[in-house]
Parts: sequence; C-alpha cells; structure tokens
Amino acid sequence: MSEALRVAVAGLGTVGAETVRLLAKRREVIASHAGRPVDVVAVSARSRGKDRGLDLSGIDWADDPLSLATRDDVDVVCELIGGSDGVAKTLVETAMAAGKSVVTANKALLAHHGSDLARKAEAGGVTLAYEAAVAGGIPIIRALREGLVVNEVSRVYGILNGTCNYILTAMRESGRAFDDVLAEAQELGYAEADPTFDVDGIDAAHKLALLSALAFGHAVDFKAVHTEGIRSISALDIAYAEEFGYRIKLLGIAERTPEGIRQRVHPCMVAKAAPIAQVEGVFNAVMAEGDAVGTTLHYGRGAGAGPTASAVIGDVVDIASGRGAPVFGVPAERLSTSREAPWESMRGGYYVRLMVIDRPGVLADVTAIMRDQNVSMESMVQRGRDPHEKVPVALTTHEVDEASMRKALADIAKLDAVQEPPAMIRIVDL
Ligand SMILES: NC(=O)C1=CN([C@@H]2O[C@H](COP(=O)(O)OP(=O)(O)OC[C@H]3O[C@@H](n4cnc5c(N)ncnc54)[C@H](O)[C@@H]3O)[C@@H](O)[C@H]2O)C=CC1
Ligand SMILES: N[C@@H](CC=O)C(=O)O
Ligand code: NA
Repeated sequence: MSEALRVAVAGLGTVGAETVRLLAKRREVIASHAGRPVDVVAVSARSRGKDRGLDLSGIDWADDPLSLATRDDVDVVCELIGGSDGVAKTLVETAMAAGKSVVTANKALLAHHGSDLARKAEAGGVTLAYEAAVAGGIPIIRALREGLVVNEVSRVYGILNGTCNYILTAMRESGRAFDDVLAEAQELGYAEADPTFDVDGIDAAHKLALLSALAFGHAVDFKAVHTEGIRSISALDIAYAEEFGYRIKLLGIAERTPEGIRQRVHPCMVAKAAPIAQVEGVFNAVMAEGDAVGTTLHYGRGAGAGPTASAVIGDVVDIASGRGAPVFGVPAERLSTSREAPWESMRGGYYVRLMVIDRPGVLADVTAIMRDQNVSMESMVQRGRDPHEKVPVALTTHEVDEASMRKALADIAKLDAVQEPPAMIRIVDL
C-alpha cells in the first residue's frame, strides 16, 4: 500500500469533530477505497481543553490554525471553521499556496470568493473540494459536475437549508413556535454559528450560488441571488397553505431564462403532491433538470455531524485516490460572466394574506386594485366576521409578473381597512 495521506483538521465543532471520529472509526475501509491510509496528523480549534469525546492521542494540537497550512507533514487541510473571510479564507489560501489540497464545508467562503479560490487552486495544481458545503451529505456537487456533465441544465432547485426546513416542518406538524424550534435546531448542530444566516435565507443563497455556477458554468455570483427568509411565515399562512393544497418550503431556484440566469431564494407554496413537498425536517432535496436526463432528484440529510462529515471524507478519499476535477466543472478562467435575468419580469402565481377590518367595500377595494394591475384572482377565503376586529383574508392569483404583483400589494397596503403589511408567498409550479 502507498504512503499515508496526511490530513490536518481545522475546526473541531459539529463537523470537524465527527470528521476526525469517522476517519479513525472507518480507517480500514477508507484505506481500501483510497489505496492508502488516511491519517489525521494535526488539529486546531479554539478550546483545547473542551471534551469532544474524541481520542486525539498521537495527533498534534495547533493553537494557531494557520500553522497547519504550511506544515511539511500535512498533505491536505480540512477547513471546518466557517466564515466567509478571516481565518478560514487565510487558511485556505495559505494551504493552497503551500501546495496542499483543501477540503471545506464552508459555503459562505465559496459563495463570496469561489471563483478566485478556484483560480488559485488550479494555478497551484491542487484540489479544492467542497461536497459538504451544499446540501450536507447529498453528493450533489459530484452529480452536477460529473454525472450530469453532458446535459444542458435548464433549472436546478431545492430545499437547501436543513434548519429552515426543520422549523417549517415542526411549525406545521406540531404548531410549535418559531424561536422554540430554532433553538432545537441549534442544539442538534444544524444551524450556522449565526442562525440569522439560516432563517434569513442567506445560507441557502450561498449554496444556490454554488449550484448555479456548477449547473450553468458561470462565475459564482452571490450578489445576484434574490434572497428572502422565513421569519415572516406565520402559523396562519401555514394553515391557509394546507387549505389551498400547498406546503410552504424555503426553496433555492436557479434557472436559465431567455433573459439570462435567475437565482432566487424565498419561501414558496408548492403543491402538496409535489416530491419536494414531501421533504421534511432536516432533509434537503435538490432537483436538476437536464435536456438529456430529464429531471433528477437528490435527497438526503442536509445538516448535522454525520451527513456533513460523510461528505468531507468522500472528498478526502477522492484526493487520496488522485481523483480531481476543476472546482466548478470547467477551468476557472472559462467560467462566464452570468447575465442576470431581471427580477421584475418573473411570472408565477401568488398567495396573499391580509388582515382587514371587515367593513362593507373592503374586498371590492382589494379586487379593484388587483384588476388595475392586471392581477387575476383564483380564489379567496375570509375567516370570521367582526366589524370591530381585524380578520384574515387569504387569496391566490393566477400567473402574473412580479412587478404588477408588487405594485398591487403596495396599493393594498395603503387601504385604511388593511391593518398589517400584506403577507405574500410565491406559488411555484414544480
Ligand atoms: N453544522 C452543519 O450541519 C454544517 C456545517 N457546515 C459548515 O461547516 C463549517 C463548520 O460548521 P460547524 O462544525 O457546524 O461549526 P461549529 O461552530 O460547531 O465549529 C467551528 C469550529 O471552529 C473552531 N474555530 C472557530 N474559530 C476559530 C479560530 N479562529 N481558530 C481556530 N478554530 C476556530 C471552533 O473552536 C469550533 O471547533 C462551517 O463552514 C459551516 O457552515 C456545512 C454543512 C453542514
Ligand atoms: N445551517 C445549515 C447547515 C448545513 O449546511 C443548514 O441548516 O442547512
Ligand atoms: Na453535498
């Protein structure tokens, strides 16, 4: 058997600790797949004394994670610290400049600096692998980069944030409060260090930016992702969604349109019978539509220690076996500049929920505004009748463009009888 591949692990949190544990526990099977052993030679984290239930005997401890990047006895650095800049970025750049391959789970780093880091990796002849960064344990990076390579992809979309899906599922199934479920997702190790990245859709947008680059061959363009999170989703909207035959999911969607590539993350209503509506809890699903293959569905756990470490180790084994590929499928200098499709011209159905004082003429005013903006209504439900208290009115529309819908909502919000900013969720036909 060849010489061992020597690995350094920076970050021993949810992902890093499980990576070290699994590399030891599955040492033999890994060696037989890789054709050589994989040894962890050094680790680094903030707190040396913390009990992680890990046997670190025979492994060097580095107080400074950056020292791992230049050690002569390290071939591969696993960056499992996180953050789009700071120590994670310096570590990755320094390691690659020193001729070491890097495995990372850090989608924030790649969403902001992916194209530049890809150029650096390719110039240095090293691998930069990131399967764990998108949809946790689902091997979607490999699928898009290798398995589906012959396809012209028209759309890639899915549930990309386990924390949000966990929250939406629990709110629907048990009526639990948002903050309560978020705290549970944090305890389970699903959430980002700053959970606003999860609930505001930013983490899903980071991942979508990477999927879009892979699917369409353009430079990573995080700024082009229109991003909305799930904070405004209420129990009332979840109940109405059920009534109208939908489920609410936070989706990331990247699609080729005649006007360019459109990348978006926002809550969606999807038909209950759609495969993506069945994806619950921490599970993620990514669907890719290609001209040769048709639609493919990739499903699995999107967060947590085991699934994420599983993806990290898959990348390590690829490097140990000498398998490598350009970071985004094509050499970085050939990544195109994407033409961004305008947001306003996007078309689809909409769900709108208003809180109104139920006095004569209110619904007529609402429908008049809709008519003026060419918004055609599909259905409307009003609950309760009380001329003194606000009551909910929920409606769905036929297909309309985003600009008209927004104008209608802005005008509706100005009506005296409308007591709260209208809630709006896009209906997506999948
Ligand atoms: N937790 C999950 O389910 C998933 C996490 N990821 C990504 O994996 C990476 C790690 O995430 P987690 O393990 O959840 O985070 P974590 O917060 O549990 O662990 C972070 C680790 O990095 C260490 N660290 C932080 N700053 C450091 C510094 N300046 N110097 C040395 N060590 C430092 C901490 O001591 C800790 O050991 C992030 O990029 C995250 O986005 C990706 C997929 C899933
Ligand atoms: N916080 C993320 C972790 C995986 O990327 C999520 O909840 O999906
Ligand atoms: Na993955």
